Amino acid sequence: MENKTPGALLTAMRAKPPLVQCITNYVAMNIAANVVLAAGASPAMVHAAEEAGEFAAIAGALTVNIGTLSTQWIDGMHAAARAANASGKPWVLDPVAHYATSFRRKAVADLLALRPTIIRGNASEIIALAGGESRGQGVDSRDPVEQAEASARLLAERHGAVVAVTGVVDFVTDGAQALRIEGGSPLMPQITALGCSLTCLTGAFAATIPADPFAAAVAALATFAVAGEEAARDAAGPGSFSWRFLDQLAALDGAKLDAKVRINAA
Ligand SMILES: Nc1ncnc2c1ncn2[C@@H]1O[C@H](COP(=O)(O)OP(=O)(O)O)[C@@H](O)[C@H]1O
Ligand SMILES: Cc1ncsc1CCOP(=O)(O)O
Ligand SMILES: [Mg+2]
Repeated sequence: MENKTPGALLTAMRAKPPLVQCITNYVAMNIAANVVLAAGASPAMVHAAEEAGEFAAIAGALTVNIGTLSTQWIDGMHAAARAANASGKPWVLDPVAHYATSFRRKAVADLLALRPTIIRGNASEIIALAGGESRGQGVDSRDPVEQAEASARLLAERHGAVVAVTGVVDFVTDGAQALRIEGGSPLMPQITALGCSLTCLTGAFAATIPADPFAAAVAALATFAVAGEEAARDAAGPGSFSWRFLDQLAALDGAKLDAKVRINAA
């Protein structure tokens, strides 16, 4: 693929909707599936250990989110990540509140050892993942993205992954190149599981352009930034923002995305 702008990738994704296996949490399942559908891809929430590996081999990409974890789910995550690796499919890790308990810390360390293609988290999660002083407690970020940029670069180099940090201004790096994406709305963190949904959408873009996970992550962040900004324009609060966001995602096209997105070198 020659043109890798977010708009070109959105158009390519809609032309050939990829199947995305999302292992996500109970909170996120519905909104994440709707977000992926509105953007033009095909989500499947498949997590049982008995089938997760088999499904990963047929999906275009996998996403793994530790939001509502249990031992059985971890077995499914490992089977899926191994199968994705074995079949050359990209996979995305969302380390939700991984610092909160020893169970989560161990789970995320084991998943990192399976070499995710992309890591997507909020600033508190990315700082802690790199071993820094994070103020995070639960699933919500309590740190600014600027403070997570060095951690993201370090993680990208350490794990050979693309790292996307979200917040007021998003930051993405593969260790060599880095960009900031502006947009979105302060209403976004007021709706639960929107970050989880972004992780699933990142998987959809990674399936569209598996050879360039950096471009895929940028496209997902850009899509959220523009749809979020547009949805906030007439939203009265988080409730109306939520459905307006889905409508904006569905209405977004490649040309509008490239015209509106604000991306800067970092
Ligand atoms: N204050 C904000 N202003 C604009 N966009 C935001 C803001 N906070 C979060 N976002 C956007 O919300 C989405 C989810 O990010 P975030 O809230 O950081 O993830 P999580 O839900 O995992 O904590 C991203 O697209 C991000 O850019
Ligand atoms: C509230 C909550 N509790 C466990 S997972 C989850 C959803 C977190 O979603 P996000 O990380 O997108 O805010
Ligand atoms: Mg999150």
